[in-house]
Amino acid sequence: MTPQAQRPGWRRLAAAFPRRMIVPSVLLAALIIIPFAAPLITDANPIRISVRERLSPPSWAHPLGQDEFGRDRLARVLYGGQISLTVAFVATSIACIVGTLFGLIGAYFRGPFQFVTTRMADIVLCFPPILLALLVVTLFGPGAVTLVAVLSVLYFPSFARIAFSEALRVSSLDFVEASRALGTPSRRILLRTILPNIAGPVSVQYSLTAAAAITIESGLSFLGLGVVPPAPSWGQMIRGARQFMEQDPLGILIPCIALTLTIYAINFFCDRLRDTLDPKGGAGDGKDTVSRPIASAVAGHTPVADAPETVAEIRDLRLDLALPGAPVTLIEDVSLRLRANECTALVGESGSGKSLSSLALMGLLPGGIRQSSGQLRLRRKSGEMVDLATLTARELEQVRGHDVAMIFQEPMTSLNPVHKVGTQMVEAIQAHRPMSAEAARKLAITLLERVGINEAARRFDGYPHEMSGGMRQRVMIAMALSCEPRLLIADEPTTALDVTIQAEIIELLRDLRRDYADGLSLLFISHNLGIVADIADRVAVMYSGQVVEEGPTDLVLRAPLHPYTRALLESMPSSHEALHSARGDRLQAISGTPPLPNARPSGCAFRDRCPIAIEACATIRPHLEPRPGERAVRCIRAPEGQEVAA
Ligand SMILES: Nc1ncnc2c1ncn2[C@@H]1O[C@H](COP(=O)(O)OP(=O)(O)OP(=O)(O)O)[C@@H](O)[C@H]1O
Repeated sequence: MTPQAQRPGWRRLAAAFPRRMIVPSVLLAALIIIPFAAPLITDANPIRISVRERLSPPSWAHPLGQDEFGRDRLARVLYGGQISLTVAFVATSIACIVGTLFGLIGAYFRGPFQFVTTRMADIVLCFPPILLALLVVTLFGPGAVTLVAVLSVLYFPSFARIAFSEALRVSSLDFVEASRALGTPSRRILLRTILPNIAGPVSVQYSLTAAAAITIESGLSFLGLGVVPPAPSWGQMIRGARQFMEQDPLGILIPCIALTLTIYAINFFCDRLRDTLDPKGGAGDGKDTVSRPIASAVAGHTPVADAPETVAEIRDLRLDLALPGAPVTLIEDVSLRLRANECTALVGESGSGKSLSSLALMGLLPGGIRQSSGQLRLRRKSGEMVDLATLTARELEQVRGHDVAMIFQEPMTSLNPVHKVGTQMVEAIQAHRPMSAEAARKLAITLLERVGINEAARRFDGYPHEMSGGMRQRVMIAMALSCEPRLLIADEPTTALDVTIQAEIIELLRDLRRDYADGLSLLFISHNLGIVADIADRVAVMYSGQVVEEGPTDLVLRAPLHPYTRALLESMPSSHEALHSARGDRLQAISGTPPLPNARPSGCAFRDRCPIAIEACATIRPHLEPRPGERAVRCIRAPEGQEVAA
């Protein structure tokens, strides 16, 4: 047990309380507690009038003097503070909770939720705040309850907007995709993953709004539209003292100082809170970046009906981007099969469709892209083959992380920066495995050790920014394997790492596959054909939304059948022996660029760049045809291609 775990609960809480929060917390607490402790501080009645003592200077009986009606100023500023603070904090809290929920839901679920959130905020923001407040107070009459209602309505749109834009930004980060890929339910992602990451800006907005609410409450009370006399409030005190400010400046100074101090304390507290919620505390490496979404697809050519060795299969997949007018086809006629205990690599130029194919296999297609035909099938650990289209959202969440898991290109952004590594691992484990927090902790530490993290118990309690890129990728691998999925999709998992760390991660993946008791299939997406040659059993080459060649890695890389595969090999530097012999000594760039999805040529999509294209390539749309040696190729000139390769 760690020394921290041995401490009693209150001590651990105190130890966890950041030192920089102490001063602002004490200041704010004092400013809130003092008004509510008014009966203990003074026994004067804040509404008792004594005309003979009006505008009396401070005395023992009345330390802050008496106002224009001879009422005790100390009592009035204390009791007035109770009302001003209650109205401001209750209204701000309501606005914050409602606005943040609207923003979160709108940004995460989009569609009609986004429409409702943004339009509601726009409508309220159309009204100048003070006019809206005046209108409501005139309609419903002044009073504290009306004030709370007015201020809540006035301020919720600003929270909704901030939460919406921040949640939109955070939703696109890799660790949110990673959580979804691990099958974490949406509610949990919203509250545990996205909310803590938007807490900083929301807390700053809270401080600004609470301060503004106190000011507006005072302003309305000053205008006689807020708290009803004789009940005291700071605004009313200013209103009353205004006429006598030259002969009795103390009268206006006291409520103004109370207002200023309170607003300062709230801002101070929220500023520190924002810094505290960001575990990097402003001292981070600043390297975290927003990276692109998940990548990948599957391999194996002619679909085989439920062959027992099949762990996942894409059949005749077509993905369209829904645009006004005609949809654009991004992926067409993709059929691939992943086999048990095999590593299948997916290669191809950027934009060839690797990411979308694998996103489809995880049931995580981006908004606006729909599956217009084909099947996506996965074998669950129970042995049952399921069609993703038939699963509910809840069932899909159960499949992700449990039966299929994913690791991402950018280890720097794949972990949630505001939670400790251990917390994230325990959450991922408990999402699928019913076990106590202590058991999940033990399993997480074992997994960290298994993926080669030194001092695993200490790292468990650390934050992601305290780790190097290679260590984070190891943590991601440990998390992905925590529920022992049958299939692991690795989206360019080494691209963001330096060469030595790349080699270590590849070695780790190889080891894990070897040690995995129930067998682990790997779908490995990479631009690096050298790594592919090292790790993959089979390779699928994609071009312009289609698989153009597929087969055993050794055969495909040594003797490519498709002219694009050959061109790809010739264009890539590699010291790998297989690749070297396939292309000779010289590197040759592939001329031209791949066609855009909405401007694919007729016939073969590669024909404009193909050195062996003939006239027929412009009219015949080639199919993925099986070839001897468990290979397949999409080219009517493939035999010539083989001759060239041989
Ligand atoms: N969210 C999206 N909205 C619209 N089009 C998209 C979206 N995601 C991908 N596309 C398009 O779909 C096609 C395939 O993209 P995909 O990301 O699958 O390629 P990729 O092979 O994974 O590329 P990379 O190696 O760069 O990751 C591209 O033309 C791309 O522009």
